[in-house]
Amino acid sequence: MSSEPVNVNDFKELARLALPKMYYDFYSGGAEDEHTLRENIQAFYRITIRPRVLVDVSKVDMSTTILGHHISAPILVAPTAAHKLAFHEGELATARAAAAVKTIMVLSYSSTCSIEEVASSCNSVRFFQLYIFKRRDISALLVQRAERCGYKAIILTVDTPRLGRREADIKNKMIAPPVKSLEGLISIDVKSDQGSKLETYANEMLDASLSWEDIGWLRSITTLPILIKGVLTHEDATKAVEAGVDGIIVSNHGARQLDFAPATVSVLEEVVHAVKGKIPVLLDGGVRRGTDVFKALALGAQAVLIGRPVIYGLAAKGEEGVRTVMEMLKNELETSMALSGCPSIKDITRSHVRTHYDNLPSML
Ligand SMILES: Cc1cc2nc3c(=O)[nH]c(=O)nc-3n(C[C@H](O)[C@H](O)[C@H](O)COP(=O)(O)O)c2cc1C
Ligand SMILES: CCCCCCC(=O)C(=O)O
Repeated sequence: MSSEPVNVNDFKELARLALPKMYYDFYSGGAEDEHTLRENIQAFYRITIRPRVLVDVSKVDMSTTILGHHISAPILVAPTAAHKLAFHEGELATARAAAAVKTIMVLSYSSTCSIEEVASSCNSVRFFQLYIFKRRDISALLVQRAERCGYKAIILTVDTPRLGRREADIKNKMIAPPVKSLEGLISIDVKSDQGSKLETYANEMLDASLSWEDIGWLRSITTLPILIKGVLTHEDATKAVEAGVDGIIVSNHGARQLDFAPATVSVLEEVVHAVKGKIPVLLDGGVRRGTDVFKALALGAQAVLIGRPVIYGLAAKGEEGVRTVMEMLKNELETSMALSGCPSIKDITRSHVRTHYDNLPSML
């Protein structure tokens, strides 16, 4: 691309040019036929916005509060693995960019900088994403370290009892990237030369027997708020509330786990209705425009998280690239709010969007 990127999608091509094929495929790819990967984006296209006019939008305030933390806009950095494969400073650059735009970064368990390194990189609110492993002592230690380093919430990923089948990674024989926080605790030395080493390693580590009872175990070892990431149905949303979690992230893991899982925005309302306002609901998957953020908020999300575009920004331009990606989304959200007659986040309501389901009663 010869010109400067003007939107988040432009960063994808810059990342493709900057990265070795194995890494670009790892970041951009999804599971199997990548149906859900396409759907995460297409489902946003099917929602239209119902703008209201003659509202004073001379000032637009995007700021909001998540779990008591004030941030500049309802757009967070999602947990994604191995940022050093994209840029030599890895998660330190991402953390500084998130702090600069005054938002929350969720640090992935699979980070290539340690929990401690990221915590001391800059002063900001951060959450820590966790998997529960067969070696429960390792998960517990990571929680303790995150707590000690001032992370403000644990995001428990629940859609990964084993890794999804990412066929590009299988073909490329994807490496298992080093997890810095595990240094000295357990080795990631995968001997097999068959398929994705990441998949082999992940399946050795992950506790596929995890169930709702284990939320109690996590609760017993931390005082931090616990959010579960990977809920896609009203049944599980209801169980999550009963289990006493502090929030839900509607997510299909960026379409990297179960292909033909629904697009996240298509099930957001189902989850929001089940939760009945008792705990916050956030969403990730396919958010590429400020209008996507607006649509998710109108359907009841408190905030959205951004996965791949952050990595594309990092690969293309390091810390500045991540900052630009986040600022582009914020600027677009501000424009969407102004042009829809919403001067603040609380002014965005269900009546500001029309979905496929809204047309159903008239078709019956
Ligand atoms: C390269 C990559 C690595 C990821 N690593 C993790 C991870 O370590 N933990 C996790 O809970 N989710 C992980 N995810 C899922 C993201 O947190 C998020 O759900 C997803 O990327 C959102 O979709 P989007 O990429 O379309 O924005 C990863 C996603 C990608 C693309
Ligand atoms: C032991 C878990 C490895 C997970 C790999 C990172 C991840 O979640 C991804 O989507 O990639």
